[in-house]
Amino acid sequence: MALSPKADSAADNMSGVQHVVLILSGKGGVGKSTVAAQLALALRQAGKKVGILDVDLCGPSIPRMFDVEGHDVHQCPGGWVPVYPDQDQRLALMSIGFLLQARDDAVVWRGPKKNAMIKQFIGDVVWGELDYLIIDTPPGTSDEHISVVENVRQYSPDGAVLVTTPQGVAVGDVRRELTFCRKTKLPVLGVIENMSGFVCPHCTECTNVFSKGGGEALANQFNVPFLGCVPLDPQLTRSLEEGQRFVDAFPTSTAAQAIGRVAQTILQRGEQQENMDTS
Ligand SMILES: Nc1ncnc2c1ncn2[C@@H]1O[C@H](COP(=O)(O)OP(=O)(O)OP(=O)(O)O)[C@@H](O)[C@H]1O
Ligand code: SF4
Repeated sequence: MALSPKADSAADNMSGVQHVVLILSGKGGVGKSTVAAQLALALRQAGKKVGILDVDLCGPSIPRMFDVEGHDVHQCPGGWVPVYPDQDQRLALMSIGFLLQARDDAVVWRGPKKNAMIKQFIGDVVWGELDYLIIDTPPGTSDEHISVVENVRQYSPDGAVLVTTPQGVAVGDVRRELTFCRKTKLPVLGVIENMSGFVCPHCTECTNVFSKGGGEALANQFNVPFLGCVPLDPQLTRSLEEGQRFVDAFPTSTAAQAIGRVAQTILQRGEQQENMDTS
């Protein structure tokens, strides 16, 4: 990690970013990075230029999901240049994973170093013009989250999407995330219940293996929008492992359609915010 990005460039580098959306989850492994990646693709399908900032310092998975592991991050006079997996440059990625020497290197840092890295990540990436910046955060409500929220506050983020699974523990963890959002005054865009039902690989029928509806009940209880259920789809797992873009490759699948609806809700909220800003 020998890069030494330019300091004091935050205002410049974020000035072309229209909307900032954070993806949070109270617990690891509930599909936060999956949602971040597929949501970014769905927004791109809607014609938007999208960036993903992966600040999950201890478990960055965005490079693998886009099949760009091992890509080098270059520096320009303004800071770090994101990785563009496509020629049209309508998708921009930045992750700690690009800065680690080896694929399985672990980040063993104490809080202050992590916080400094997050600050640099938010300020020193040369995003250019972006309609949406999706920030994939680590699980929980740690120092890193406070750091992310503090550093994006000046850009008036649209808010946070909270990802949970139907099981009670994960839902309980999201309750803590909601409290975190309240305390840090981060708007909540809504709650997604991921891995909600199982899509049969043979007939694509969706069956509710676990109890369903915890995410929706929680959203109602906290008076925040429920953004929908995304089923556990083995094809989605496979696509992620192979670096394939699920929502592009399987647009009619139940999971891709569910993600598409979340994207539409986020776009509507974004438009409302733009209208309020101009009125
Ligand atoms: N709806 C889904 N259908 C099928 N597989 C899924 C779904 N959501 C997530 N997965 C799989 O579950 C695993 C965990 O997902 P992911 O890495 O997105 O979780 P996370 O919450 O970001 O985890 P971490 O705590 O490491 O940040 C991955 O292997 C992913 O492919
Ligand atoms: S979901 Fe049921 S009907 Fe469909 S293939 Fe599986 S077992 Fe058969």
